[in-house]
Amino acid sequence: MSLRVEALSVSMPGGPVLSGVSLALNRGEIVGLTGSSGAGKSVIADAIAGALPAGAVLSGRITIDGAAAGHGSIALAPQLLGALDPLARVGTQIDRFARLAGRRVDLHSALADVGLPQGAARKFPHELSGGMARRVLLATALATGAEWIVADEPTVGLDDEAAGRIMSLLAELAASGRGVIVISHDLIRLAEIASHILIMHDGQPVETAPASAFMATEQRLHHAFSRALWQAQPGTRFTC
Ligand SMILES: Nc1ncnc2c1ncn2[C@@H]1O[C@H](COP(=O)(O)OP(=O)(O)OP(=O)(O)O)[C@@H](O)[C@H]1O
Repeated sequence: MSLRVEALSVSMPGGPVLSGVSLALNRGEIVGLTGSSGAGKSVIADAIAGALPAGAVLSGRITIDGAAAGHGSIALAPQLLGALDPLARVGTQIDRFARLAGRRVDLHSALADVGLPQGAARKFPHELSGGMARRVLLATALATGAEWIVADEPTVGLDDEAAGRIMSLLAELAASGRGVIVISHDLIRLAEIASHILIMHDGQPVETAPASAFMATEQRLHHAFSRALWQAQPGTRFTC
């Protein structure tokens, strides 16, 4: 019923970058991941999706329904748009991810599911807007058929409306039964769609709080760093 990360630590050749991270996520649920820059959020995403670079050493457990998470069960929509193949058309790239997962994809649905026009299939990455490219990255992750999706900073660089559309799409993915981890500095939008939010700082988990704690007027965030992060968001009126 759930994806669990227990006592996850990661070391790169230069030394440890992450320690003691745990989180739990049910199907149909979104867990948000936020924190300072360089805190280790993308490393967590890569570790969960089995996409750590060569030389990285992982300890801890990542399980789905109690068994070690298998290859391909968790799909990553990576942070960097450079993850797209610059020489392949969008349709080819989505199809490629599906085939690697042993599936065939209905390109028409794959594009429609992420709100892309059908004409996007024939475009190369350099012909896409930032918002379209983010949607293509999500489409490649979804084309794998994975029930668990990790979206690493899917709204970075997007205008307010486009960012809102991406967050709505992630909420729809969860509503359709997938488990979704969303990494974002946009704590306000994250709190709107996530059930819980894990806050990271300097390679360490600071606090896991229910999203409702961010919206509350009382002091329900335990850690001063979490409160400072929330108060740094534009327009928040949290008092502590
Ligand atoms: N391939 C790598 N080799 C060595 N160190 C790495 C590698 N990838 C990440 N790191 C280090 O791990 C730490 C965490 O990086 P990470 O990209 O996870 O941060 P982040 O929280 O996602 O930051 P941001 O919000 O800026 O994207 C950083 O100190 C970074 O330098």
